[in-house]
Amino acid sequence: AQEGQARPTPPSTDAASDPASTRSKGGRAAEPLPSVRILATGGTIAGAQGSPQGYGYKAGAFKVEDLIKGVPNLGKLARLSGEQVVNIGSQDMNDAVWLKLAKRTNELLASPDVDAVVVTHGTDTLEETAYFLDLVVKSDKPVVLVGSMRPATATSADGPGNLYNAVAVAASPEAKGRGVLIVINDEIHAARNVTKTNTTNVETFRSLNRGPAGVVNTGDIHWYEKMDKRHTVDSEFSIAGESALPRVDILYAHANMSPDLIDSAVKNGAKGLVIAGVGDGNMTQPALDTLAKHVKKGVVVVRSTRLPSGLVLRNNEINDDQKGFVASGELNPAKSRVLLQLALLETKDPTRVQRMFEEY
Ligand SMILES: NC(=O)C[C@H](N)C(=O)O
Repeated sequence: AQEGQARPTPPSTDAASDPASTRSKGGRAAEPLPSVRILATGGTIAGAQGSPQGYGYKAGAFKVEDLIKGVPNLGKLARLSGEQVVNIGSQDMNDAVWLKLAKRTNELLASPDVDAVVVTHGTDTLEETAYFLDLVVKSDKPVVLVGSMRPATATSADGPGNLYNAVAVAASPEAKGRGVLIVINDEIHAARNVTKTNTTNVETFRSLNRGPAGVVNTGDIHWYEKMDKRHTVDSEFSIAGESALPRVDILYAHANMSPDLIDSAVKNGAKGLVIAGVGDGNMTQPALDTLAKHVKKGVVVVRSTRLPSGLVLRNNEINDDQKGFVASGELNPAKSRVLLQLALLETKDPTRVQRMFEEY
């Protein structure tokens, strides 16, 4: 391996025999660097521009080895190895890839040879994949997701700096037990809290209700408050024996919303519905009546909001107890959908699902 370059290293490699893979602290004997496995899934962080001037690009053009080699000094933070799980734009993310990624993450973290996992991912659905892993990973070892807004070939590509910071966070002992994290644009966010807020700007990921979990500047980390919600080792959800997830659709409320799409979703197999409601999770009377009809037949309905921040409060504008609806609290529609998919593996009882939306 060249100085300053990471190289794919099997986790079992004897780190002590390799000076580049140890660090010494305050004159004490050098201790081996943590072993971090990078799971690559594609996205703009692995994307190439069609032309140097072009704004458009092809996502998922580079492989995990290219990403690791593209970041100077990455190998000084951790003993790195990589594997390609898929190579897709995250707009194409789906349940099958989630299950594959979660099972692989659990398998790796169960091994004493792996100290942390970094997942490279497109930004469009980064928050959903992160929250899914937050609920089903059975380890308190760090899991960090990272993406970029500009392709690898762009002027001022943001991917290499983001990956450097992501590996630094994953290698940090203090990242343990904080749940799944997203590192991007010099900030660390809890998977549950973060959302993409801008279509193209590098400053797009925000934890609007609670603020970030910390900041990281060229690997220098400052942590903020820990999150008080259930995740990872404290989560009741497991995908160990699952080969598919229940279908949950999101419907966007608006003036003059008709109930037709609700009926259509249920007819096409949705077991749960999330409404991106207006304001505090509201919608037209015909939509409310149609949802209440489906609740009586066992469909679970979660009221979230199309607004970027704020909580959807139970029994505030709408009597959820009477209609059998679940209020999403802080969870936006995309995250409500993830939690509802996992909840439906266990129950169709809205009271139990409401309890989950309060605890996670
Ligand atoms: N910036 C990005 O990564 C966007 C891309 N469409 C993706 O999610 O894969």
